[in-house]
Amino acid sequence: MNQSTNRFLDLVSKRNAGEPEFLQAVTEVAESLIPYIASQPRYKNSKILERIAEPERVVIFRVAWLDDKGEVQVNRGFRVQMNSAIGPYKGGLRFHPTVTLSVLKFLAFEQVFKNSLTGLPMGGGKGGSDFDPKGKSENEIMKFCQSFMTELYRHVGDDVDIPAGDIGVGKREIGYLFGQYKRITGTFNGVLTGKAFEWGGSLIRPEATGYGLVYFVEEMLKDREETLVGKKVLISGSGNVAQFAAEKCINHGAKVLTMSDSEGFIYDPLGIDLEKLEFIKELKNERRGRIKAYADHFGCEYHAGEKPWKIKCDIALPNATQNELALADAEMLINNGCYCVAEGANMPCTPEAVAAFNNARVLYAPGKAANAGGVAVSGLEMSQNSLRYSWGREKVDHKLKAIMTDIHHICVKYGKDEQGHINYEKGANVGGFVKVAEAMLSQGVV
Ligand SMILES: NC(=O)C1=CN([C@@H]2O[C@H](COP(=O)(O)OP(=O)(O)OC[C@H]3O[C@@H](n4cnc5c(N)ncnc54)[C@H](OP(=O)(O)O)[C@@H]3O)[C@@H](O)[C@H]2O)C=CC1
Ligand SMILES: O=C(O)CCC(=O)C(=O)O
Repeated sequence: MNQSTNRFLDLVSKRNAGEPEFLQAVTEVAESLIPYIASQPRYKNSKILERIAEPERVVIFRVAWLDDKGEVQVNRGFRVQMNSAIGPYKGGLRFHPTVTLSVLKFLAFEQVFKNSLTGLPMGGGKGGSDFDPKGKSENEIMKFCQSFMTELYRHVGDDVDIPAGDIGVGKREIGYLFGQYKRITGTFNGVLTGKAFEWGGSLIRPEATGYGLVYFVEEMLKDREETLVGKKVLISGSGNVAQFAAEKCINHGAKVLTMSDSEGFIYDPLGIDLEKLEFIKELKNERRGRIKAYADHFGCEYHAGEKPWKIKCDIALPNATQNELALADAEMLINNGCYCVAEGANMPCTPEAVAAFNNARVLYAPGKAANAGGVAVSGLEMSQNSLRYSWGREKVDHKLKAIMTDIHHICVKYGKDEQGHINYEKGANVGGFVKVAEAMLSQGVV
């Protein structure tokens, strides 16, 4: 690490003490960006990176609600409005007991670069709550969402800040949040994305993150003149991103061997086919059950309390949560011949794991590039809402594919080294930064 990077990180560490996830995300970006910024005095003198690493605004609020027993419950709500240089704040809401300010600041920071990479006019934000949806009744979920929006509504708007889903927030929660926003403001607009199609959602938004991830992987493989056909793929997670990444992999001829949840993973050596995937979708989206039920039903291995990275594969797609793939996991993957890792989740690989992949010349794509398809189609949902119109499936899918291909080109443009190796991490960081930096320069010191 050079001196400027050290100085910058010292400053950020002091200002954000006790926020390990945020510091991890900023460090990862600073390491590849600061050498680039050194060659661009305009960015350096205007302290663009220093400003990007400081949220424009953070809102923290109480969410009190009544559970089914009539008891008062209290949670904490957040919205981090990180950067609005290229458009209104945009990014998901996460409902999970591990949510802290640090987690949401890391996610909002990543979102700034990711949204820029999509080429669409969206700034970066993220929000959520430490509310745990697991084990809650339908009524409790609705009550919580209504109380959450009763505070959040004053900070968001279709030209101001447009939240969407993330862990623990899907179509159901977006529905309750939207209903409450409409009730309070008396307006029907595109304040949230990830809405159901019938009332303003975009086709392909549910599929977009997983499909986009696979389109990105296909671009990575093209450089080796390969396709997904016959490739063995490990997937972690079994939520929104994991389900549709699995679906696209299967449809494009790959063999998906694993899926997981926070309690363990299933290993199906025959491959999860579309019919078995339907079982998982129903299990997770309707019955809200555990992944173990798959192993019980189809008679395959279940590894309680473990992650899938010890299984031999060609491609690994971590699609669950941050820091779910550590150095020892990366070493197992590399030793077992895995040569492509693309992040469907945000920051799932620890810095040590990423360094191991880069040293071993594994094709490694960071989430801010590889999982940008979700927010990209959210951007397209915003366009359709503005037009008061809905595009067909094929049109949205076509645009998603084009955006993922463009992001791949950007990563190659800024990330290819003299030996021809593509450092996607550097490519995504520099490529995402330039557009935001130029906008900030144009808009003066704010
Ligand atoms: N939804 C989207 O459009 C986008 C999502 N992402 C990222 O993708 C990842 C997954 O999100 P999404 O699929 O939407 O979320 P879901 O809530 O639909 O699914 C999350 C999955 O991850 C598992 N999981 C959550 N926390 C942990 C943990 N601590 N350890 C192990 N497994 C865990 C869950 O298991 P369990 O059910 O047991 O909790 C579940 O299988 C997140 O990192 C998110 O930020 C990125 C871009 C867009
Ligand atoms: O669709 C969106 O606005 C949010 C997607 C998201 O939260 C993410 O990209 O991590």
